[in-house]
Amino acid sequence: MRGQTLLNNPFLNKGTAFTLAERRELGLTGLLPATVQTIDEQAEQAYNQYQTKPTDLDKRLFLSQLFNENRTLFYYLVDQHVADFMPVVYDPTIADSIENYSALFINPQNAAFLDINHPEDIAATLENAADGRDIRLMVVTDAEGILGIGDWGVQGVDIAVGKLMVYTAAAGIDPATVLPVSIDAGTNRQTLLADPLYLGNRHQRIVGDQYDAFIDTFVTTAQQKFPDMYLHFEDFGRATATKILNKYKDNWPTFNDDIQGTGIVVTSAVLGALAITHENIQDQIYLTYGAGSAGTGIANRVMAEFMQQGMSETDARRRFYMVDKQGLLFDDDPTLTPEQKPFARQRNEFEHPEALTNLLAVVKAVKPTVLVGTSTNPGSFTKEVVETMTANATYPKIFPLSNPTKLHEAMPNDIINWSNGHALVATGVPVEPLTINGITYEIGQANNMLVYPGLGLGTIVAKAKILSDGMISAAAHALGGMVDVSVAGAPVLPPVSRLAEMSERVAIAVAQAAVAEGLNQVDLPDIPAAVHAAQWSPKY
Ligand SMILES: NC(=O)c1ccc[n+]([C@@H]2O[C@H](COP(=O)([O-])OP(=O)(O)OC[C@H]3O[C@@H](n4cnc5c(N)ncnc54)[C@H](O)[C@@H]3O)[C@@H](O)[C@H]2O)c1
Ligand SMILES: O=C(O)C[C@H](O)C(=O)O
Ligand SMILES: [Mn+2]
Repeated sequence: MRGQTLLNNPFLNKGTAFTLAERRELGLTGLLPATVQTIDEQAEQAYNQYQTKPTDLDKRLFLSQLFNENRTLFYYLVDQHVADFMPVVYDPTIADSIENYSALFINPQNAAFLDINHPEDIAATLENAADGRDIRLMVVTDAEGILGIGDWGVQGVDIAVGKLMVYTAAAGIDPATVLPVSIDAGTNRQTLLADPLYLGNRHQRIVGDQYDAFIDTFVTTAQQKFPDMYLHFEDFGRATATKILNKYKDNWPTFNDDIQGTGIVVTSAVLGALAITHENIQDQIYLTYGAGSAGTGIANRVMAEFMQQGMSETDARRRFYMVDKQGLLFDDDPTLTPEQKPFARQRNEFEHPEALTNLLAVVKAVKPTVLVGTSTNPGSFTKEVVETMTANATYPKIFPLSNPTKLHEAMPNDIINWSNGHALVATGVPVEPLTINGITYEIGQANNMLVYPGLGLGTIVAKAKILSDGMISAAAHALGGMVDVSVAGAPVLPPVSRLAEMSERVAIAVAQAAVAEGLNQVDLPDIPAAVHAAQWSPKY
């Protein structure tokens, strides 16, 4: 590749860092200003510009432009500022990008745009988007359930691009080996359908057989074209997410981040909290608030941990309760989803089951020690809810996980104040440390970003046939030992500033589990070395 084409290729472009010799050799003579810069000089110049941007969305747009032009420099800069950049590149600012995607569009960012009306174009689309690159990782979304903000049609492609940015920043996945994929199945959001500048298919979501067949053609075509690929599903709707995962997970390395990634990170957070409080998992009573993809996925993973620590399934299940819009879930409810059913309770377990139609009533009745919010219902962990939990549990673990920030069930300072400092808190998006009564509370970020990059890297390094339950469990345990239990106010999860270290630990644990189960398709005599060697780093 030479000349203008090379300058316009973000995977190969070095901009002003092309040396004079390279400029002569590659047909770049006269295409750049005379000064040859080092990557550090480029990064400094870019960071200065970044700092002039007034809002986080402006900052994100600036970084996206850099990403579009020069991936190496983008990741070099991200590496220097990882904890500061994550909330800008990723959640919560990514939600603003998605909501304004059509209006702000300037570049398709090397994504593959699949159109549900044209299944015959799937193969060509994947080929065009890959452009000869060997794709090892795809993040695909149909954007029916973006974060907690719902259906955003084609605009949801940004979540696939953003998750992949985190894969590289955290785990060193080579950006030339990844592909973000949008499945444009239409949208049910009226404002998009009515927006003359909306860039996606202008019709209601296609569901049912046509949708299922499209997904199947996509998955099988992608597998044929890229036989070493790990397939990450993101932000599908509650009705399709588990169905799709179950269809493919036993014969291909398939991952659903909302179900499995969140399950892992919350299990780690629970284990971290128990390490701090010296409690046993078997004594916990677990309440899900918002029993959708994430809520049920997390409960399944935490329950698996109860069982792994010696409890029978029946005993473990007795300690789990779920609340959704209708209140506590009961087994006579015809609207239960297949994922909710196993967690539904019987009315005769309670004196006044008819009263259990709101969170507070349920908290009073079941006395949870762990409360996890994945409801998209902001402010729902009220003072009374937190006070009631605190009255019944020495150390309530309260995790408001709904994203973005505006949807959090409660903010950490309130939870800590209302619980007189007894609650252990983790949130979906980053929050600043808080000082209350002389104790500084670091708030762990229970976001799947802490684990999905390492999970993917470990699976890819092992070329594992599938992503097994054992590999997932290994990931959940990998962050243990990184939580400092000796400090008052310590977070239940390691800080995002240690993202690279966490990702490497997770990757090693996952690859080890794959080997232990005989799922690896390459020999791995030295797993840590293999994981280390597989990581791309941003340099010219
Ligand atoms: N922190 C993380 O890593 C992480 C990961 C995944 C999802 N999430 C967040 O969790 C939330 C849910 O995501 P999801 O993928 O499970 O979506 P989902 O649509 O599958 O589930 C949401 C559930 O909440 C229920 N709900 C809605 N309003 C409610 C109310 N008023 N009271 C009780 N329940 C209510 C819905 O009926 C549904 O069952 C989102 O905000 C998302 O950002 C966070
Ligand atoms: O994207 C995130 O920040 C986490 C999670 O996958 C979500 O859907 O909220
Ligand atoms: Mn998600």
